[in-house]
Parts: sequence; C-alpha cells; structure tokens
Amino acid sequence: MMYRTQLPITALPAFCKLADVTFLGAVVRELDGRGFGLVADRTLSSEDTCEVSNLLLVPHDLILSAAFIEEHAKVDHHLRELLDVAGGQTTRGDILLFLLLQITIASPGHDRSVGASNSWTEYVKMLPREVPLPTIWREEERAILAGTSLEAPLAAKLKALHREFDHFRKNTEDVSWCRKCWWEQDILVFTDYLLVDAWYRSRSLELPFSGESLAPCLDMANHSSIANSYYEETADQGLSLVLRPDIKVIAETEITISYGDAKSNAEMLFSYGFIDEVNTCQALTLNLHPLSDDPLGTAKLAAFNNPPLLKLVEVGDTIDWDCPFLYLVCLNDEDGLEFKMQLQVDGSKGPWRVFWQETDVTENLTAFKDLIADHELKDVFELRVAVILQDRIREQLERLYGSEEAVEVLDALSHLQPTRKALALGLRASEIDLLENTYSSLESQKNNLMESPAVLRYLNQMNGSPDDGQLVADSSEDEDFS
Ligand SMILES: C[S@@+](CC[C@H](N)C(=O)[O-])C[C@H]1O[C@@H](n2cnc3c(N)ncnc32)[C@H](O)[C@@H]1O
Repeated sequence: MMYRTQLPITALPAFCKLADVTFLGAVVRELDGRGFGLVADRTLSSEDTCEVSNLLLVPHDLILSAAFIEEHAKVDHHLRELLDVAGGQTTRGDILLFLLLQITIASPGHDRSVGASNSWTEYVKMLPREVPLPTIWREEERAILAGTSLEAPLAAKLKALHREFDHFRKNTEDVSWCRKCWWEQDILVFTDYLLVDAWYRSRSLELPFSGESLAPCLDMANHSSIANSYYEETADQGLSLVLRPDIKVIAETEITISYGDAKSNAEMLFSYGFIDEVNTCQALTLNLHPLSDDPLGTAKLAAFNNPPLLKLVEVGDTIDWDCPFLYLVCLNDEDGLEFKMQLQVDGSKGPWRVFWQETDVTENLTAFKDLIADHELKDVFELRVAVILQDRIREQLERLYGSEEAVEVLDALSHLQPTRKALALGLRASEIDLLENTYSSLESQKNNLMESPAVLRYLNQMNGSPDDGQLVADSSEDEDFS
C-alpha cells in the first residue's frame, strides 16, 4: 500500500484556521469503537429560540465536488491530464482520481514537481488509514455473509472495483509521471483504490448545490437514528451543521447526523461498515428473478427495464414489502387474462410492449398493483403474488440455513477479526428474523385470500366444478398459483 504521512487529529484546528472552517460549539474527538466523532464542547440548546444553531461552517470552496475538481484542474495540469486520460465518466470516478492524486502528493517520498498541493492534500493525512467496510474484509470474513442479502452486491462491487482499477492502470500507464509515481515499482496498489473507494462510500453526501461531494470536517460526524443535528447547504454560506430544533445537548454529548432513516442493516454495513443497533426499522432488499418455467420470463425482465428488486421493511409489528416486478411475474395470458406481450419489429420504443385489458401499459409497469386493483380477479393475483413472494423468501432462508455449518467451521478454523465476525453474524441473525417474520405474515395473508369468493370461484373453474362457490381449496393447491 502507498506509504502516506498520517497527521494526528490534533492538527485539525490548524487545518481549519487555514481553510476557513469554523467550529461553533463542537470539537472532534476519538470515540470508543467509532473512530473520530464530533462532541459538544459546552451545553448547546435550540430550545426557546427560532434562531438556527450552527455547529460547524464549511465554505463552498472546500467541498470536493465535480465543480471543485474542474476548478482545481485549471491550476493543476497533472490533475487535468489524469482526468483527460482516465476520468470524465462519473463524479465518483473523478473524486476517486482526485483522492488518489492527493494521497500521492501526501506521500513522503513524492516527486514535488507532480501535482499542486491544496487543502485536501492536508486533509487526507487525517483520514482513517482503514475504513471497516466489507470490501476490505478478508475472504474468510466475507464468507460469513453467505446467504445474506449482502453476498451478491458485495461480490459484484469487488468485481467492479477490480475492473475499475485495471482500467485506471491501463489508461494511465502511458503517462510518464503516472508510470513513475505509481506503476514502475508498484507503488500504487489495489488496496489504495479500495481505501479511496471506502472513503468515498462512507463519507460522501448528496448536496443540493454541489451534488455528490465530500465535505471536510463535517464528514467527522457519526450516525445516529436519533440524531441531534443535520446539515444544510446554502448557495451563499456553504455547508453548515445545525442543531435540530427544540433540543438541548450537554457538554461532551456526541453530535450526530442521520445517514438515512430507511437504510437496511446490509446497506449500512456495505456503505459504512457498521450496523445501527438502535434502529427499530428492519429492512432488506433482494433480487427477484422471473419464474424458471415462464416462457415470457426474459421478456418481462427486458420490458420492466428497472432492477427487479424486492424490498421488505418491518416497523414494529408491521411488515411492508414493495416489488413492482412481482405483479408482472405473476401475470400470463394462458389463463384467459387480457395480458399480452408483443415483440416490436422496429424496436423504436424498446423491443417489448406490454398490454393489459387491451391497453398498452409498457410505460406504467411499476404501477401494476394499481392497474389490477379493480379487476374481478384481483384476489387471485394477490394470492399468486403472495405465493411467489413466499417462495423467494423461502429460497433466501434456505441459503442462510444452508450456510450455517460452513460459517461455524470458518469461525472455528479461521482467525476472524472479532468486530467483523460480530457484524456478519449480527446481519445473518437480523435477516433470518425478518425473513421468518415475513414468511409467517405471508402465510396468514395467503390463508385469508384462500377464503375470498373470487379465489374460490376461480379454483372451481380451474378444477372444472360448477361455479357454486362451494369448493374450499386447501393450501396444498398453492402450486396452481405460482
Ligand atoms: C462519515 S465517517 C464519520 C467519521 C469517522 N468516525 C472517522 O473516524 O473518520 C463514517 C464512518 O464513521 C463510523 N461510524 C459512523 N457512525 C457510526 C456508528 N453509529 N457506529 C459505529 N461506527 C460509526 C463508520 O466507520 C463509518 O464508516
């Protein structure tokens, strides 16, 4: 890994003075198990006042954004060259390139003629050497995530990061200063790329004026689902950290922000490397595939044109799920429904058009739940939906149960880092819990739907019985619905 000068956090006040960052009532401290964080340096209150209580002000010209990089490239021709050969695709990509250049300039043996030093060159020296995201975990630690909703996205992310790094190397190998500073002696390695990606993922903000950005000092604020502050960006003042209204915090209390209320444990672990134990909202996102025996399966995926995601959210005793693709999965024309898919010859509006009740609904596929709401067979569709959903949940639970033994062996034989092991086991337990609860809730939903007159009538017709509503189907007939 590239050797970098590390500055102690005690260097932060000097940095703030030079860079014009103002702390008002908060200071940065080392905190137990969370790296650095902000704490109140005195009692702060927003009670009985309409005035905004600012805790920190970061000027615009320090916010690392697409505009910042463009501006900086005007005075740093090495950065300009780097962006020209390897950047210009995404803001994230350009920020990673910028950070790579900063850690290079910040390394002690660096050739001073390369790159123009700036505030960020100093600031990166205070950023953590290691961010505990699963992308930096060892293989045997990542293996404990088998069967969780994080397994596939994590594997995909690592693959993408390798691809990005290879591209970056290939694109810069012919630039003489890049070759000398990075590649000739393998000074810059994949682990450095993992580090800047982890900084980006765990510290970036989406700001109204600056867009995707990193903000020095404000990025020292840790997360809480009951945060006592929030940040706001204004066109003239820059970025400020503000105490929430009607709140009083005593000296030494941690100042926190929310990294997002509805993030699942897997998302928190993926982006920030921890799980929020206090969060009472449990969520999980899975991929849904078309049914293996559906001849229109691939066509449905192509027509849907969105990731076929299934989102589960449990708040208190209620489990909500959202999966617009599921409604498309459960419909077919063979059972007399007016559902059709047509391949377009000219493909001018995409290859597939989807028709429901003779109407072209291709542009409305995420709203199929509403489209079927008035149909006489609505309960039949809802029952199919519940069956397919339950199958997907069962499949995921089987993956989790099926990997338990391997996890126990790994735990016994490998030296797993205790925090990572606890996080991975915690994620497994929380996902098993949510999936099991969803499974039982779907079971009751299914049982209720099985008693609906529309479902009974439909079953009778399918079985060739008279339409007298007398046949009571038992749940072994579930397969008919999937
Ligand atoms: C934006 S940075 C916050 C500053 C960071 N603690 C540091 O030392 O630089 C986000 C990182 O802080 C840590 N973090 C934030 N909130 C946390 C929490 N509630 N529990 C544990 N770690 C937390 C995680 O490592 C996360 O990736």
